Order: sequence, then structure tokens, then C-alpha cells
Amino acid sequence: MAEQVDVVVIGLGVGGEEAAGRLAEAGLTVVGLDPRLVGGECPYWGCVPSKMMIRAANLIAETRRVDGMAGKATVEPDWAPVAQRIRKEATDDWNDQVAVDRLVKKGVTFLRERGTITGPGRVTAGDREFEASRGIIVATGTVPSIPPIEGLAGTPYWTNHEAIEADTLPDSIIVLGGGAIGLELTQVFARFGVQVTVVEGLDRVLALEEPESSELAQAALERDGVTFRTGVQAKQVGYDDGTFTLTLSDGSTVSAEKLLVATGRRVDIKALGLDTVGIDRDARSIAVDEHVRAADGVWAIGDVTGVGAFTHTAMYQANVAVFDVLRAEGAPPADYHAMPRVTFTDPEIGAVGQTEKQARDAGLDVSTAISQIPSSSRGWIHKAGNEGFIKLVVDNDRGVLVGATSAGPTGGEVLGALAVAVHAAVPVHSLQQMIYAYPTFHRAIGDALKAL
Ligand SMILES: Cc1cc2nc3c(=O)[nH]c(=O)nc-3n(C[C@H](O)[C@H](O)[C@H](O)COP(=O)(O)OP(=O)(O)OC[C@H]3O[C@@H](n4cnc5c(N)ncnc54)[C@H](O)[C@@H]3O)c2cc1C
Ligand SMILES: NC(=O)c1ccc[n+]([C@@H]2O[C@H](COP(=O)([O-])OP(=O)(O)OC[C@H]3O[C@@H](n4cnc5c(N)ncnc54)[C@H](O)[C@@H]3O)[C@@H](O)[C@H]2O)c1
Repeated sequence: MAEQVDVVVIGLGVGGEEAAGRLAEAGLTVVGLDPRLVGGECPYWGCVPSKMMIRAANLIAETRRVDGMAGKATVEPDWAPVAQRIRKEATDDWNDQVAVDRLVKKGVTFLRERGTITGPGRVTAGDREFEASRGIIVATGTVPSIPPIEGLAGTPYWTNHEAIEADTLPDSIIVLGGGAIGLELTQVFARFGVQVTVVEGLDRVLALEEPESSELAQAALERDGVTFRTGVQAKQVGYDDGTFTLTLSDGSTVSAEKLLVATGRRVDIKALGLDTVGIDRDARSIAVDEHVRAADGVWAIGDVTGVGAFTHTAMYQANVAVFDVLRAEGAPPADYHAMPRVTFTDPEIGAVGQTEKQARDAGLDVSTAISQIPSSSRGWIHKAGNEGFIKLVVDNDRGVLVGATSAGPTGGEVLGALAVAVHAAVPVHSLQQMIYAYPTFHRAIGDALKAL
């Protein structure tokens, strides 16, 4: 016999955990299901531990910048404290007891089970069945997308899980995929002395961002000693005697001790029972409307919706779902026109809204302007490690920014001002009249505005 509840949340990553906790605190009876760790990818194998690695790697790079600017410094990179910090501080040795306790304290009934939808409002989990009167929230995230390259399956390749869990680093590694995961981890490895080769199938890394961002990221990583092979596909993978060898589409080969596959993510929803509520189980993601509704009585949030695979998007959509499930007055509709994202390489590459190409493809009459961080006052003062730029994308008809990139030291922080401008459609002439504090990095926004 089905147990009667208000809501079942399937998947307790950042999105599901937020939604389940908030709905329980609002007084609903909520069941939360996850066969793995409460918190999902971000705290255990994603954002948090990777940013701890980046913090350590950046300390090494900054120390190396002392020469010629502040005396002499030597640094002997040691991975042990990084691995230890990830084990102890970030992931509690990949134990989620604290997160489970926090969720249960909010009133959520937690089951470490996989959920399967069996019909409208109905979910099975292990040997229990629930009937949810308000509905079901699907927040099942993504899994690594592993390309069907001959010879790859069955080899001990790494995904982000093995890379984050590594107690020791290899001498060399091939990173397949030059997106955010690939580049962030590449720079960490390189700064800890690993020989890294990035193989990217497209003709540039960070291909979804501005071409200037791709150039900047590749040049910065090359200064860290990284080798890039762009515009070539891996055709075959061999693994022999502790060495991976990739044969590339141009006939050349690359060899290394480890192989990290960072070729994107995919949703894994075939076995979720979505067809029983009228949702296409073979779709690339679950389509949602402005209230993140996927079907009658079904909401979907986070990576599974295919709308920007970021923690802040999952949290944002969780908020939209909570308002809608609670049938609250003034429920905010989801609006992604000012989607921010930051690739935490050094220099950091932040962006918001549309790239120049996206704006032109959308038929807008576009102007752009760029200012260079090294030639700004603060960039010139900063000197070593000052690479970066501000790029603005303007919709001439409306006189507002529809997109912007902020790359450089603290590029992700400087992005904040640009995100406000794009989000609130602040008129460009108003931005041009603003006072930008001297000598800050964000003053380079003023320089770019002058160039419009
Ligand atoms: C290396 C790396 C670095 C990243 N860095 C950043 C960053 O700096 N900033 C940023 O914004 N984003 C970052 N991300 C992306 C971020 O981690 C994701 O966008 C975020 O975790 C998505 O949250 P989610 O709740 O949608 O899914 P997830 O965190 O993937 O959680 C989904 C949960 O659903 C569970 N689940 C799946 N199927 C079922 C089922 N049938 N029943 C029950 N449970 C199920 C899974 O076990 C999982 O726990 C990074 C990702 C990676 C891999
Ligand atoms: N700082 C952040 O916010 C952050 C950090 C890491 C990850 N993430 C999120 O995680 C998601 C996944 O990251 P990702 O880097 O795996 O995916 P991605 O889609 O950003 O990049 C994958 C790259 O792999 C390339 N690729 C695909 N197949 C290939 C093949 N067979 N051979 C060579 N190259 C191939 C693609 O062209 C692409 O450039 C991202 O969408 C991002 O939203 C965010």
C-alpha cells in the first residue's frame, strides 16, 4: 500500500537538497531519495574540492611570481596537504552524515534509495511506494559523458571522481576535453608538476565562450607548461603496462600515465519511469517551463533540465520550484537571460548572458568593446599574472548590455557588476556615467564602456 506524502524529491544533489529542505520547513511531508551522497556532485566531486585544489595551485603560482617583484621565493609543490584537505575538510572522507542530519532536522524523510516513478504522483524506492499529493521533483543531475572511442571502455581512465579522490598525482596525464572541468583540473595538475596534454576535438578550448576567452585560457595554461592538441579527435585508446596511448585523427599519438575523460556530462533518465507521467525518457534533458514544471505534478530542477550545468542554476531552479509547489503568491518565473558562469582558471574567466556570436545569431544589432586588464591602471600595477580583458556585448536597439566577459585576476568577482547590468538591463549611457573606484580591476569596465 502506498504511503501518502505531499512531495517526493528524487535526487538530493544541491538542487534536490535545497528544495526538499525548504518544502519540509514550510510544513509539507517530504520524502527525499538518493542512493549516493546527500549534496551530490558539487561538494564531493565537483565545485568545492576542485576549488580547494585551485586555491593550492594558485598559491604555488603566486609564490613563483615573487621573483622580480618582491625578492626570491622557492616552492616545492606537495600534493599531500591538498588531498588531505579534500578528504578531511571538503568531503569528510566522502561521508554525508552531516548533510543527512541537516536534512532530517528540517523534517525530510531521507531514504538512501534510487527512486522510480510508476505513475502520476507515484514513486517506488526500494520496497516502499509513495503517493505524493502535491507532486514529484526530479533532481537527478548528470553523469560523465564517455565518448565511444575504440579501446576506451575497460581501461582505468579517470573521470572527475578519480581526479578529485587522487591521493597522489601521476607524472603525466592526458586530459580529453577542454571545457571547464578539463581546464580547471589541467592547470592544477600542471602547477603541481604533472606533464599535461589537453586533447580537444573542436578547434578551440572553452568553445562556448568568447574566442578571446579561449585564446587567453590556452595561452595561460601553455605558460604553465601544458601542451594542447586542438581540432583533433581521439580515434583509439590503448592501455598497456601502466601507459595510456591515444591515437588521434591526424595519425599522431599521445601517451601518458593517466587519462582524464572530461568530455561533458549527460543525463541518465531512461530508468526513471518518466514515460509513466508523459515525459520523453529518451530526451537529452527534461524540458521545463518557466515554473520548472515538466508535466502535471512533476517539476525538474538542476543539471537534469539542461539549463546551464551550474550549482547556482540548480539552487535558482529549486527556489522557483519551491514557490510553485507551495502555490505561493508572487512565484518568480525562471529567467535565464543573465546566466553567470566562471571558469576558475588563473586568470579566472567569468561571463554573463550572451556571447557576441549568440547575440548576432539571435538577430540583434550588436556592438562590442574590449579593454585589456594589463593596460588598465590596476593591471599595470599588478604586473605578474595580470592577463585578462573585459568584453561587452551591446544590443544597440535597446541600448543595454546583453552579455559580457570579465577575465583576469578576480575575473569572477568583477563579473558581479556586469551581471547586475545584464540582469537589470541597466542602460549603457547610465553605466558610462558611473564612477568606478581607482585603481580597481573593475575600473576596466569603465574603460571598455568608453570604447563603445
Ligand atoms: C569537477 C566539477 C567542478 C564543478 N565546478 C563547478 C563550479 O565551480 N561552479 C558551479 O556552479 N558548478 C560547478 N560544477 C557543476 C555542479 O557540480 C553541478 O551543476 C551541480 O552539482 C548540479 O546539481 P544537481 O542537483 O542538478 O545534480 P547533482 O549534484 O549531480 O546531484 C544529483 C543527485 O541525484 C542522484 N540520483 C540520480 N538518479 C537518481 C534516482 N533515480 N533516484 C534518486 N537519486 C538519484 C545522484 O545520486 C546525485 O546525488 C562542477 C562540476 C564538476 C563535475
Ligand atoms: N567553474 C564552473 O562553473 C564549472 C567547473 C567545472 C564544470 N562545470 C560544469 O560541468 C559541466 C561539464 O564540464 P565539462 O568540462 O566536462 O564539459 P564541457 O561540455 O564544458 O566541455 C567538454 C569538452 O570536451 C570536448 N569533447 C567532447 N567529446 C570529445 C572527444 N571525443 N574528444 C575530444 N574532445 C571532446 C567538447 O568539445 C568540449 O569542449 C559544464 O557544462 C559546466 O557547466 C562548471
